[in-house]
Amino acid sequence: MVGKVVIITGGNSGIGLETAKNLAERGAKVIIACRSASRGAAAKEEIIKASGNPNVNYELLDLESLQSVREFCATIMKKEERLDVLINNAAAGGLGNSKTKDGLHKGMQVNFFGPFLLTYLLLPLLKSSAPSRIINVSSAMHHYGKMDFDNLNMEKQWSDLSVYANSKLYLNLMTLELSRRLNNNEVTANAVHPGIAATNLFKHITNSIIRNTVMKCINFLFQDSWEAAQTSVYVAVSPEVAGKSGLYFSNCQEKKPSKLSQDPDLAKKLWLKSEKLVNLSCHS
Ligand SMILES: NC(=O)c1ccc[n+]([C@@H]2O[C@H](COP(=O)([O-])OP(=O)(O)OC[C@H]3O[C@@H](n4cnc5c(N)ncnc54)[C@H](O)[C@@H]3O)[C@@H](O)[C@H]2O)c1
Repeated sequence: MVGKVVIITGGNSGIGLETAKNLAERGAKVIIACRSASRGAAAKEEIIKASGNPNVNYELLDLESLQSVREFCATIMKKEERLDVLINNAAAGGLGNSKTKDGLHKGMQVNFFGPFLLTYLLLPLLKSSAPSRIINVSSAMHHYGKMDFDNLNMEKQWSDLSVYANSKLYLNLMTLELSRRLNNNEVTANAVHPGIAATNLFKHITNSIIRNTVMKCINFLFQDSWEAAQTSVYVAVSPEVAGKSGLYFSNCQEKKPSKLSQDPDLAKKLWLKSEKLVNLSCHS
């Protein structure tokens, strides 16, 4: 990965942090995108220490704000000459039923509409750096996602679980549509289920006894963040994945996502509706 530039959103915690360390160890220039300067600076030091690679930076990004996404992308386009790998890893659960100042459902914006806009705005750099790769960190929870174009912004009906599941289904559909749109550009897009790991993703469980029990069970039954990062790393670097696009990976292997995730008409329609919802002026 020497000479390659990688962006990892949410690279300061959990699976994203382990992904960042791994790609830095492989010699890439790693840019982590995170909300807080202090957490970004601490993670940067940790990644440099773990990898021995000083070529690590952080940039501020709050996916709850489309303005922040735009500013982040403008900074990257100004500072970086290339972008070889974009990993849309950041996400949150349990954000409740509130709207952002952009008028979007908070959980949907953090997990889908924000990453959608971010990817869209970085496409020119990804295209000019081709062959390049987009990795969308999804979840097996997408199997519970539903597609209702009248409820994209979760206004008719919502629950924390349905927001999370729908956002991951939409991420899979965005992956499919990206692969269609980028067919001739040598930019690939794939989705990943990292597996279950005890991370800050579960911090919204406010009862500390329940949270600690959940974390202990996950630690006992599943894997740690290092293992959970391996599929993102595999799809980012492996020659076996070169040229493959529009696929879903888990456990470093191609897997079939849900039937809805594979529907090209849904993917096209979602893309066009999302362009409008994030206020992209030139729709395609
Ligand atoms: N941990 C699991 O069991 C599991 C299972 C399936 C999928 N995933 C997915 O893996 C990815 C990484 O999650 P994790 O488990 O490492 O959790 P985590 O909470 O440790 O990491 C999530 C990252 O996203 C960032 N983030 C949250 N809201 C943000 C915002 N508004 N703007 C910018 N960044 C924001 C957090 O700061 C954090 O760095 C997520 O996409 C998650 O949905 C995790």
